[in-house]
Amino acid sequence: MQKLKIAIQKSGRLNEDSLNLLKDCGISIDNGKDQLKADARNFPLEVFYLRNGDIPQYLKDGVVDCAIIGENVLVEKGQDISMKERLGFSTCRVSIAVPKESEYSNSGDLNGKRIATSYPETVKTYLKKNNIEADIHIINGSVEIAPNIGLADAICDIVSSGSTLFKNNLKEVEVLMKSEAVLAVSPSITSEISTILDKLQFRIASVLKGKNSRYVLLNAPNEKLEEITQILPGMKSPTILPLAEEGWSSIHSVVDQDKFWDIIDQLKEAGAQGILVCPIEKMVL
Ligand SMILES: Nc1ncnc2c1ncn2[C@@H]1O[C@H](COP(=O)(O)OP(=O)(O)OP(=O)(O)O)[C@@H](O)[C@H]1O
Ligand SMILES: O=P(O)(O)OC[C@H]1O[C@H](OP(=O)(O)OP(=O)(O)O)[C@H](O)[C@@H]1O
Ligand SMILES: [Mg+2]
Repeated sequence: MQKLKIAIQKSGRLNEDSLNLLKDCGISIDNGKDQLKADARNFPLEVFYLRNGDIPQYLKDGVVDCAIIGENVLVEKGQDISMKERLGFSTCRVSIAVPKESEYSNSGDLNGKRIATSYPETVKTYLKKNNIEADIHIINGSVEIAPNIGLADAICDIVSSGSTLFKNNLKEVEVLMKSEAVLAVSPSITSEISTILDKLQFRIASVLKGKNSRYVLLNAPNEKLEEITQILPGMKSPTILPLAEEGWSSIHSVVDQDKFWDIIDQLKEAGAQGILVCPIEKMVL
């Protein structure tokens, strides 16, 4: 039987969340860590443990059919590779930073400067788009040190909390892109393997939708049902069940995590009582 080959990062920031996502999709993988390749026990899947930065080339060459990879690496090295799904973890941005004390008013100030980065293509595209002439110095790690040792005037690297920039006396001045982990697909995937990928993607979407939603249960007097139903959209429409106490009902519904607190405030105002909120493991749409 054919198997879908998926690449995930061998070690680093994406590794654990990628493995957890596969696990949440009900896929158990034999062994792991020290192997470069492992089979899933209950899904036609072969997992390849690779370096994040190498994955775009493996996708291009068709060595793997899909991958969980940082979007920033895909933009840097894999323009012809398509993205199937945003996965919501490893969120960060790719930014230009300059020494805190340097005067910087706009991107034109980068003209004639030396920019150290591990993402030369991303920087090149940005400079071209903004008509800026600058020198790019490629460094593979500890990029933030470059201005302090006189190697560059600016850097372009990943920023998340901003603490690495802070520790190196740098300030973020331009955000080139926002990034998160994504599911990427090889341009040479076959239609047979695509069918397996669709199944995996369906599971991933169910897991992510569940993570981003909450199941809400509440009690309300019957005369408030209409008002409360308007506040709670639900998947189709809310479930309403009579309570043992005459004139009262229990309402069940699903709400987006983002809108959750606003909705709770509105529900309370409308007379809802005994509001319970539960996590959702998976949401199959
Ligand atoms: N500080 C951070 N906060 C959040 N996400 C990050 C952070 N640093 C990197 N990332 C994201 O995680 C991905 C992997 O980063 P990590 O530092 O583990 O590996 P890498 O240096 O890109 O790769 P390799 O596996 O090739 O050694 C990055 O491409 C980026 O998308
Ligand atoms: O804004 P912050 O929260 O400080 O995160 C940003 C830092 O995180 C990443 O490095 P990482 O820790 O992955 O080390 P690496 O350079 O060895 O990959 C990135 O290259 C930055 O240096
Ligand atoms: Mg890193």
